Amino acid sequence: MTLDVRDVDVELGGTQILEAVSADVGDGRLVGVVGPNGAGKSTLLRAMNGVVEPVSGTVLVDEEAVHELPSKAASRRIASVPQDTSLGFDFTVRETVEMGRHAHVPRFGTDPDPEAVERAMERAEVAQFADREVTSLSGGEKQRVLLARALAQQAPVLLLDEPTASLDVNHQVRTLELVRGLADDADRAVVAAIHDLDLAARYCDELVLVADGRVLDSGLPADVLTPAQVRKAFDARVAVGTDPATGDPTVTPLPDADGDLDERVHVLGGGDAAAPVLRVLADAGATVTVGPVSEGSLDHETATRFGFDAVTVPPFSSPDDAAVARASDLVAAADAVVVPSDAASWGANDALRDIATAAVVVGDGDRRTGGGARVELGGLVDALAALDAEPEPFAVTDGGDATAE
Ligand SMILES: Nc1ncnc2c1ncn2[C@@H]1O[C@H](COP(=O)(O)OP(=O)(O)OP(=O)(O)O)[C@@H](O)[C@H]1O
Repeated sequence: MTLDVRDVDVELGGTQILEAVSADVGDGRLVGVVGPNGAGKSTLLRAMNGVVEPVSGTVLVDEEAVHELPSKAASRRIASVPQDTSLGFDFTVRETVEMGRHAHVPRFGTDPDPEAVERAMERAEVAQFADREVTSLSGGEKQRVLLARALAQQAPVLLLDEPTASLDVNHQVRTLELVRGLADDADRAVVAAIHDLDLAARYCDELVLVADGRVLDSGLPADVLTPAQVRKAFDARVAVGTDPATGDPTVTPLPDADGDLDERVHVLGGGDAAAPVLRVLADAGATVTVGPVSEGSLDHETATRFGFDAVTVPPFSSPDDAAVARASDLVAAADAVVVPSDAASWGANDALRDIATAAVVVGDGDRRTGGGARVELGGLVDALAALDAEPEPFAVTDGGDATAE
């Protein structure tokens, strides 16, 4: 079964909460909704399950409009696990999970699948609490009871609002493994609002990044979770790396940049020499480009983590004409060029050698001299700030010569 959100606007209390939101969730897909507090994630889930009616646009479950379905028909198609785990009444866990069977049990009949409740409690690991009153459970235990209730509903579309919010790290992973398995095994369409970006990236097929009631981006986690987009959505500085064990993106929050270096700086890299320079420039708040660097090198990984534009070349190869031309473009757009004295690309060809000669050099490798300042890493930011008054534009001629004009 598929879930199709088409151009949905939602207003609550006279305020527009969602604007032109669209999302597709296919069979067997787990889609994560991520975004800052108040972005509209819960509201989107409530529009998906029909609790909130859009003022325009529509939500379709296998081509049927959710808002036009009678409530039992909607419950047979969509199960929800709400964010709020407060369960006010003194029902037992089993009674609470049985509520999930409501849509399947005829008014005066018996449950066609009498084992469904027990199975759901087992899967959500709450069977041991079956006869306890729900109000006596911890927040995380209650959250798993609500998951069991949704599982008992056996709906092909499952919506989860922060399913791991109250869970310890073990149950976070177990719950998301379970949710992942539900999407894989039973060809469900699953949507989960998830605050933890690392977990969202690890378990979801796709992410929908929501900010201020709009979809900022959607697609593969690695495409959506770039430092620039996370910054735009959350107003937070982050580094985005790659988990060496899983290959998934990892998002590390960084403190705000200490400085306000209002410079665009190109760093000539290679041989892992640029990484410390990039870290210093990131902290200083500079706009940075880098390259040529080898794909997958520490220089490249560091640039990616900070969201810096990088010119790359395959490992163990010299920069080709295209890489040199692209690096030259970035140099031409920069206010200053920095080159670590050990950078491998220095001297790789005439154009890069000439660029490096006109650059600020970091470190004291004695083989090389730069036309700008020669500084230690700790003095780099001051040296660049000193250039700020009258930055020297760099020009690279067709012949590959770079000159400071
Ligand atoms: N009934 C309502 N009337 C007016 N505004 C509302 C109503 N319900 C929610 N909002 C507002 O809509 C915005 C989106 O709320 P929503 O709960 O969807 O955000 P969220 O992304 O799920 O946030 P969080 O991460 O904090 O759970 C918030 O600014 C919220 O205050």
